[in-house]
Amino acid sequence: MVDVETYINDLKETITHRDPNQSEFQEAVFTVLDSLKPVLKKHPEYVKANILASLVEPERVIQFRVPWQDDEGNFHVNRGFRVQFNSAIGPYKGGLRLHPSVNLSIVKFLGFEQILKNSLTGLPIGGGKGGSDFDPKGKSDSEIMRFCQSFMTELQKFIGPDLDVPAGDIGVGGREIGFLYGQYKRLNGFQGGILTGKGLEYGGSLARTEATGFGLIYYLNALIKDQGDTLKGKTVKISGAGNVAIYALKKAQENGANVVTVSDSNGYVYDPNGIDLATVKQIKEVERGRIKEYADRVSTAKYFEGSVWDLDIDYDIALPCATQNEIDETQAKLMVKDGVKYVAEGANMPSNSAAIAVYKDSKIVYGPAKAANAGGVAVSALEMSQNSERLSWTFEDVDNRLKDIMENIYQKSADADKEYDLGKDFQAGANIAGFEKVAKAMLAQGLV
Ligand SMILES: NC(=O)C1=CN([C@@H]2O[C@H](COP(=O)(O)OP(=O)(O)OC[C@H]3O[C@@H](n4cnc5c(N)ncnc54)[C@H](OP(=O)(O)O)[C@@H]3O)[C@@H](O)[C@H]2O)C=CC1
Ligand SMILES: O=C(O)CCC(=O)C(=O)O
Repeated sequence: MVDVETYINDLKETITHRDPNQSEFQEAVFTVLDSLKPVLKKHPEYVKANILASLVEPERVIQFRVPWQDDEGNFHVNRGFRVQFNSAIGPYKGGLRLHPSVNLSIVKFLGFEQILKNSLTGLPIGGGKGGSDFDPKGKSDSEIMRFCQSFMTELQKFIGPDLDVPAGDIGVGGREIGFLYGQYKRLNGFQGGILTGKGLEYGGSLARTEATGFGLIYYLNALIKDQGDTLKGKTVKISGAGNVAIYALKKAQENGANVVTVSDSNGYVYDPNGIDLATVKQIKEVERGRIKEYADRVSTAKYFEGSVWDLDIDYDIALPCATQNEIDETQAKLMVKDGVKYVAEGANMPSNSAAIAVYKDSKIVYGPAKAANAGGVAVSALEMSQNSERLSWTFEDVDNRLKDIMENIYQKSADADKEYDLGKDFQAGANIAGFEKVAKAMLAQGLV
């Protein structure tokens, strides 16, 4: 049998050869492959069954065109995707992203990450992701509705409550889920469990809106506590000002942290007195405005164009909650200089590989995305459970379950770190813990 190093190198070569331009997908997969080496050495049966070759290849990739008409009567055509990556432990589950940067590489990286993330939740959900290169910014509600209806007209052929259950991601919140759900129902009749992140009036779960941000802080609390430390009194930088950032901000403040930044793709606000949650919610959730407007309303805040990770201030905790590859090596080195002790990722793959290497070299304790931001999809799975039993659980019930799930995720990653003697590498720990369940299921199910 081939040795593990050769097996992994051959696999990387195949991936590079097959999809040479999918840099985000390669980045996500190669990181996981490298961290799985100790497991493969211990379990040669995974190599023998060539499980990893199946793991890195989506079960199905669906690409389609999405024609829609703007308010002036002009016709547009965008590209839609759904990657049904792995159903070994449950129906495909993962969000839909609407952003001009969306392409197959991005949807595949997100779908791949979702496999191990969903496994870590302990709930029976497989991995998938989708989206479109449509830009929702500046569009009217009617334009958003027409786009969502067109997108779902095609997507509905491929999804189902026990087959594939999409949800939100960047650019897809309650408004978009409502339009997508309405179109699905119009074409197929009532199927409550077809999407998650639904409105509370039509089958949504309490605490789904808050889940990713709250879950991030529950995970962070577990990680910090294990280092004998506390979130109380810490200075925190958050990037982004969307769904994940807003509820991470809220929960971090409730835990006594001083969050001094939020951002969007144009720039960031710095408020040493602490960001005012109500103002951010008003600008972003109600007015759909730009974060620059925050500094016009709060006199202690300053607005700067560019990346929040270039702001040179002393702080303790970095919570990237915007997008992939928002932190590079130079910015990670600035974190070290600024005294950062913990990084926990609300966004998917926000730190590039070189940045992660800096965290590890400088002993920054690093909570990777697939563990730290799993709260959103976990509560989505709880929404599916509630839909199946036609019941609605209380906010407190869902929130308590979320907290338990996030603490368990940290514990599983920490246990794998110990078992494989990884030296506080919670990224490798999360990859290993997520992988083992999926690999066992794939092995049990034969060559599928
Ligand atoms: N929503 C969820 O439940 C989950 C989300 N995630 C991940 O969290 C991250 C944020 O998602 P979410 O909050 O839902 O999305 P939103 O659309 O609600 O917010 C995204 C935020 O990130 C900013 N942003 C987006 N792209 C860029 C960019 N290229 N550069 C700088 N800032 C950018 C946006 O600014 P602007 O308005 O200017 O574009 C906005 O402030 C994503 O990585 C997503 O995959 C992970 C798990 C679950
Ligand atoms: O709730 C879901 O199904 C999607 C969550 C998601 O897209 C993510 O975890 O990145």
